[in-house]
Amino acid sequence: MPLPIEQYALLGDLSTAALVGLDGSIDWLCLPRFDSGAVFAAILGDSENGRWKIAPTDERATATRRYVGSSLVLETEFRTPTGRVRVTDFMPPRDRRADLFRRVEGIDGTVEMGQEFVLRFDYGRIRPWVRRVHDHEGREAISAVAGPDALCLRGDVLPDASDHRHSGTFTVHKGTVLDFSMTWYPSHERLPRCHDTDERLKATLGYWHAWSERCSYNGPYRDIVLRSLLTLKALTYAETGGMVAAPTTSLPEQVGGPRNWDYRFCWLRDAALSLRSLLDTGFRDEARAWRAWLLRTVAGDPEDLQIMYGVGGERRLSEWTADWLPGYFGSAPVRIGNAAHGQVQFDVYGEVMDALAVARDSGLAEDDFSWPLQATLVDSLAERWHQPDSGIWEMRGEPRPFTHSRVMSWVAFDRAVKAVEKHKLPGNVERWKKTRDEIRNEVLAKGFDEELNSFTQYYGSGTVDAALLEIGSMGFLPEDDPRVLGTVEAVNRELRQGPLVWRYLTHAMTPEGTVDGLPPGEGAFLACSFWLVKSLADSGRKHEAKELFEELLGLTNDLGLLAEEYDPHIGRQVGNFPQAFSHLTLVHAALALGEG
Ligand SMILES: OC[C@H]1O[C@H](O[C@H]2O[C@H](CO)[C@@H](O)[C@H](O)[C@H]2O)[C@H](O)[C@@H](O)[C@@H]1O
Repeated sequence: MPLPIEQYALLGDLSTAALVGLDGSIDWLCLPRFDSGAVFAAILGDSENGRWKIAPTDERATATRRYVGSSLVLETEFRTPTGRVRVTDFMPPRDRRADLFRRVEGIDGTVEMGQEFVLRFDYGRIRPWVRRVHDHEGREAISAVAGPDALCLRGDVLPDASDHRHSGTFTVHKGTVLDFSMTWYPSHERLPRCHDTDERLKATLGYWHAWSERCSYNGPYRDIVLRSLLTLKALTYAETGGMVAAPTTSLPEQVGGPRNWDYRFCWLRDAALSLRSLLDTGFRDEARAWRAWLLRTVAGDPEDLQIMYGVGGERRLSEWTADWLPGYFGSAPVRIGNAAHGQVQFDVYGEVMDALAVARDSGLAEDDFSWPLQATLVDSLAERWHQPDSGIWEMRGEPRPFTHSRVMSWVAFDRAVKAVEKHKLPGNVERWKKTRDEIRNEVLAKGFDEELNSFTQYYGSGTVDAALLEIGSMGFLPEDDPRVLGTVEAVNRELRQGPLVWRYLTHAMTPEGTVDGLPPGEGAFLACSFWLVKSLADSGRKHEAKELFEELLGLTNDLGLLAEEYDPHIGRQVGNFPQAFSHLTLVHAALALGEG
């Protein structure tokens, strides 16, 4: 069985990512890209779906772990009644091949270790052709081939094959050092040479430490902020500059439920908001790379703008279900692809225009294509903003006039107008100003409910939505406007339970059924709680904001990682893991606490 989500750690090589459990089992890894088929998919089923476990055989073993400094190199220390062993796991930033290294070191006493290597391609479905081969150095290795993909396991002790899996034991004494590595490469190419573990470990640590040194944030909660930034960086596909929302698919929003989605794609929203966190903390190269990715990806008719793309800019992300996988603790279906890619969500224009405005203000000059693209996007939005959409939460119910979508459309025009006024860029500024005012007047007239003393989820809904907390922070109204304060209060009252804030009431009924078209029930979306911290801090309630923030930090796992949601009924993280949205809002909240 898989572990609770918070018992996993993230490894990454800026092209894909792996999840390693506290039990020493790598239960998730897609190769060669984030969105490729998984070679280890045990997290969505069991060991039969692929995993690589190295851990003491003694069932009484306990484990603690940490990342080495500001890196993604993970050290797990196992203790048994007979001794202690350290397992170091890492993935060096990528070239054409992909490597995953595991080093086992005896610290004390003597420990018997078990190794299980179960390889399946295509999300646990395909059993590859597996052979023992000799590599360039004449050492024995295990080679696996299926279609375009090949994998090779090398190690100081290789496990034995039996019944479509490899397993074995070995003994580690104080001072023993044993190295293992798994390499992916295209199956039509020759097996790559074995890299030296010491050299790769040094290079990997060097890469992450040099990256972390660029962080300009020196305010409160620096360590947890930096871990969040490292996590955001690890969700970047370095080759193109795209960023995935999370490296997993179908970790459920409610354990046992059907709200299981594939997040291994680049949402313009999540990436734009991540970019703001990175820009606000000194990382401008990432902004430049993402802007270049955006330009290439959305090139063409602005009407065809999608809300998400593949890491290489792919547009067709058709959704299907992997019926052979039972799902995380039975949470079916397991979805591959995401049907939300075909939705219209107008808030995306605001998030993209805002992130690019921050980049511009930080000194990232516009080039021949970047500003014309932004001008075309807002011109296209001018024709469409008044249409109903699916909103920030990607509702699968009826499109509606979501208040948040309109507010973010206002943001898009506002940032475009300011670009012309402040940076003397060319554009249809009078038209943009007029549209900005029209939207503002409409939202104030139709999106605010006097009785509730709050903005509402959609026009006339009579219900709140946590996304409305952005109204103040995005500058639609001042933070101390009574309507903004009323909305903060309404969210606090209607959607908050302890430190947690629900995005909206999934059980609230409309004449067509639930508002999102799905059966009710999910965890609390962690980004909403961090938004509340920011709103409280920005409206002068710093003390309350700090208390709430610290309570939320108590929900991170032992490594500072967060999934998309938290389910207070079972006291566990739920949803895809680790999720950019949770980490980027954590950063925004910490920065707000540090201001003033
Ligand atoms: O809850 C329904 C929707 O859930 C996913 O969307 C959520 O994750 C996105 C990526 O982080 C985020 O941008 C969005 O705001 C969230 O609601 C899922 O991808 C959708 O298909 C699904 O309808």
